[in-house]
Amino acid sequence: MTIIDNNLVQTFYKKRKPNTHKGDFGHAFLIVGSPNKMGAALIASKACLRAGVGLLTTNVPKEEKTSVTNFIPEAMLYFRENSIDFTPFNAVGIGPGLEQNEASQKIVYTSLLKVRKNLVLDADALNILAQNPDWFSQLPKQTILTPHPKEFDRLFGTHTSEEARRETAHKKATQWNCIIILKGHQTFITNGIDSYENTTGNSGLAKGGSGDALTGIITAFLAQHYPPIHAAIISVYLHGLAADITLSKQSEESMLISDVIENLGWAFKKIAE
Ligand SMILES: NC(=O)C1=CN([C@@H]2O[C@H](COP(=O)(O)OP(=O)(O)OC[C@H]3O[C@@H](n4cnc5c(N)ncnc54)[C@H](O)[C@@H]3O)[C@@H](O)[C@H]2O)[C@@H](O)CC1
Ligand SMILES: Nc1ncnc2c1ncn2[C@@H]1O[C@H](COP(=O)(O)OP(=O)(O)O)[C@@H](O)[C@H]1O
Ligand SMILES: [Mg+2]
Repeated sequence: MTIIDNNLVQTFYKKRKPNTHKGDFGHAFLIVGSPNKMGAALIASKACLRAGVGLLTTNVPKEEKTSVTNFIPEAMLYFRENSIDFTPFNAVGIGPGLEQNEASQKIVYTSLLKVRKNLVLDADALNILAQNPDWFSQLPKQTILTPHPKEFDRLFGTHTSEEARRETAHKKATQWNCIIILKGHQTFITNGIDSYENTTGNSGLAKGGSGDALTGIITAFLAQHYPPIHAAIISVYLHGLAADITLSKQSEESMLISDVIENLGWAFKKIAE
């Protein structure tokens, strides 16, 4: 098992060159939010933009458009409908704040078939996959799954220890050629060949919305052409590092994921040192 620290991340982090344009940093697409969970859509979108993506399009229910335009003017909108044209997008993240209704099930299945690379599944996208285990064989290669332990057990059966989950994660990542990020205090990442354990983050992240931000960050790094395993590692590391930096002004109790997202810039500066 490899420990994720600054040294590891510096081996592949690509600092921005001066003569670049937004096209160099990819176009991310986030399928997120539902009427009662637009916060998740906003958090994921903000984090995606703060993680360096060139362009972001956010897919939300049409009636919820004002929340995105009012809070995140940098994001473009694509209203939720049955058929989605994925061709403009370099990476797709699905799940935060979605629902598990029939329309969401269709969107998840269509995405598995149409998005051939750089896909992240989180939250209700994982819960939908858990209800349709035959879809595992349709996952695009190196799809990133980001379950917390409860979502993990819905996907792969009940486990009684974190160690047992890690073992299953390793096996399932090999079987389905995917990357599993098992979230928690020391997040574990595996692609079925190599495994990693994160060293950043604190219990201030134990509050709703933290995982939604991580999904936005991973989608941003995939869009920026990082190989999926590197996108997984740097995202988990930066997300935790930004939370650790947030402790200089907030406590574990008072910390909001919005504060953490605002500190992503300081976390980037630390890995660029
Ligand atoms: N502002 C918003 O709109 C928010 C929307 N959210 C969305 O709400 C939906 C439901 O997500 P939830 O994850 O809350 O629901 P779940 O019912 O899937 O999971 C919540 C439960 O999982 C368990 N759990 C989580 N992390 C654990 C850990 N490290 N160790 C042990 N047990 C752990 C806990 O029992 C926790 O109560 C998702 O779509 C999510 O994106 C949430 O992120 C909260 C904020
Ligand atoms: N005690 C902790 N220490 C470090 N990281 C934590 C801790 N608690 C939660 N996290 C991180 O916060 C995130 C929580 O994700 P998740 O449960 O999906 O949140 P949500 O669905 O509410 O957005 C994960 O990245 C997890 O690793
Ligand atoms: Mg979550």
